[in-house]
Amino acid sequence: MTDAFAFPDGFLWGAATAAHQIEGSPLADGAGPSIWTRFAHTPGLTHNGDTGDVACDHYRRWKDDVRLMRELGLTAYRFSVSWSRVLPEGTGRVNPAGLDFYSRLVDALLEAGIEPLLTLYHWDLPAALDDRGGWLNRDCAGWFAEYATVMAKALDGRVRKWVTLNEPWVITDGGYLHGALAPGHRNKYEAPIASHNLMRAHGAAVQAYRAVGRHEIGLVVNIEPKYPASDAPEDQTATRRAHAYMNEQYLHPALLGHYPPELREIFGDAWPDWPAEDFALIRQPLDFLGINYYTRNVTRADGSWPLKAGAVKQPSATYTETGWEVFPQGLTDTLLWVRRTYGDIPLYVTENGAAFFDPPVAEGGRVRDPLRIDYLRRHLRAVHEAIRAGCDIRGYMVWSLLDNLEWSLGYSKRFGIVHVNYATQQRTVKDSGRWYANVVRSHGRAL
Ligand SMILES: N#[N+]C[C@@H]1[C@@H](O)[C@H](O)[C@@H](O)[C@@H]2O[C@H]12
Repeated sequence: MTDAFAFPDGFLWGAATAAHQIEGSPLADGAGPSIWTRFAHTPGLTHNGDTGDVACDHYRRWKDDVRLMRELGLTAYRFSVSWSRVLPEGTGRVNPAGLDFYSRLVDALLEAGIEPLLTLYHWDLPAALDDRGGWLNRDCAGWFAEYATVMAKALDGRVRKWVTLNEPWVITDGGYLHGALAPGHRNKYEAPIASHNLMRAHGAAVQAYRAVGRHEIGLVVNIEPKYPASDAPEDQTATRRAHAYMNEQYLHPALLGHYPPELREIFGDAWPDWPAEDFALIRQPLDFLGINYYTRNVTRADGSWPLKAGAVKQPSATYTETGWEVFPQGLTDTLLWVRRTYGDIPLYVTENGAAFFDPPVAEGGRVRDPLRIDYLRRHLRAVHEAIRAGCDIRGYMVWSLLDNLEWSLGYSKRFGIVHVNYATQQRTVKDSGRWYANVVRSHGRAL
């Protein structure tokens, strides 16, 4: 066993999931509907009409899933709370059964020696708040702060790593600009407002947490590094626009207190003049950043709306089932860019993984997924390269523990290191899960 890939002491080896993608039982025990309950039940909006009504039935099978995590030797588990399970109307009345579900889950994780990383918001806004304007209503900052306070009072101390938002870029690009995700709006004027209010809500939740909690809180963003397709000036500026829109739009206000200038160029008259006091709210000191990395983008100028920047397919590359190029160097480049741009803030890779076509469960209970093992090995080595280059990376969460509901793509894409038979809910650890367990056991040296 070489020490070529020795990871720092205390480095957390985990897996990540999200409430709506695995729990099922969205309305059980007093829970309220979310925008995803509505979106998925609207005909034509999800693959095959797939919904989160059952998903991985984790709401009922959570004890077995924690047992599975312990068998894999995980030292951390990143999950999200369904806001409307705890606050059915989004504000006001707390649903004790909803809070109790997460309290019992956290206790079981701690009992198994697994550190919980709790995400407050992973895309499933209470439908009752969407009826009041959702992320387009400036009151959302107060709603989110109230929810954060409820959760912090109930769980802080047992949960010591908190995340406000998961991937604000996807929430607004998917939910308000292009409409592929809940709540399914396609409006250039709404997207900047939703983005800005999400970041206001992030800041308000950090303040609310700090009034109650005594541990760590951060933000999770998806970063997709952009590489110009050519030296042509138009490709260079398109790359800059795409980078600002996807990678700087949220980290700049959160950590630097201003937006990148390209956003006004991209949105034109749809980009408001924001009140100066908003940036004081948004820019709260953070204990860590979570980076979700999947792929890169080779970018050229094109006529796409509104970015005028598009991707160039790489002929010799391997692509995943979601059409993403496998490019581990992009993860190292991303982690070094974050450190260069925003300073030495502690980092977690809070999501990294891939959907490949998995064969059915073979006799004896094997799922051979060599492409996923290769993807994970190469990306974990990329993380180690960033650590050697000086990045303060404190953990890695594979996406995902379980095959699960891939939002509008339904159950058509499998990201899990554990296979789920959705008809029987049988879990089967894939070869990648066994491989990852060995990497965890060796603290990375088996890479
Ligand atoms: N697609 N894809 C996989 C994965 C998605 O399932 C997560 O919910 C998101 O946080 C992020 O987009 C990444």
